[in-house]
Amino acid sequence: MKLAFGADHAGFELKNHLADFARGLGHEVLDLGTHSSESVDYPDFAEAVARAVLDGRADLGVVLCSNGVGISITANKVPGIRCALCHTSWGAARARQHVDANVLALGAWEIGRGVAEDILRAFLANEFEGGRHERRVAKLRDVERRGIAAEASRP
Ligand SMILES: O=C(CO)[C@H](O)[C@H](O)[C@H](O)COP(=O)(O)O
Repeated sequence: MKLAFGADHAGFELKNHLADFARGLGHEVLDLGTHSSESVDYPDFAEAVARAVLDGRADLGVVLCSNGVGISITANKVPGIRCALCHTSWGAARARQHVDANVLALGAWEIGRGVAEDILRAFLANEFEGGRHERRVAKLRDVERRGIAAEASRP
C-alpha cells in the first residue's frame, strides 16, 4: 500500500519511526513532513496528508501530533476524510472495519513506539466490512454534504 505520513514537531520522531516500520512491512511511504523538531503548525500537515489520500497519491494516511487531537480534527475538516484517533490496536481495527477510516491519527506523546506499531499494523491489516456499516458511512457522508451546503448558503 501507499501511505502518506504527516506530523508536527511533537509527532516528528514517532512519524519517522513509523514510516520506517511501514517500509519494513513492505509499504510505500510518502513523507509529507515535518522534517525536523522545529515548531510547526499541525493543520498544515493534516491537510497535506488528507489531500494526498483524496487525490490518490496515497491509499491511507497517518498523522501525528502530541495528543493526536488537533491533527485529527483538522484532517476531518477535509471532505472525504474519515480520520480516526486511536489509542489501541482494537480501536484501529474497528476504525477500518466499521468506519472505513482512511487516515489514522496518533498521539505521539501519549503512546510508546511498541503500541504505536501495533496500532498501525492493525489499521493496515484490516478492511472495511461493508454491510450495515455502508449505511452508517453513507449517513456520515450525508452529514458532511449538508455541512458543506449550509456553509455555501451562508450569507
Ligand atoms: O497536540 C497538538 C495539538 O492537539 C500539537 O501537537 C501541539 O503540540 C500542541 O498544540 C502544543 O503545541 P506546542 O507549540 O508544542 O506547545
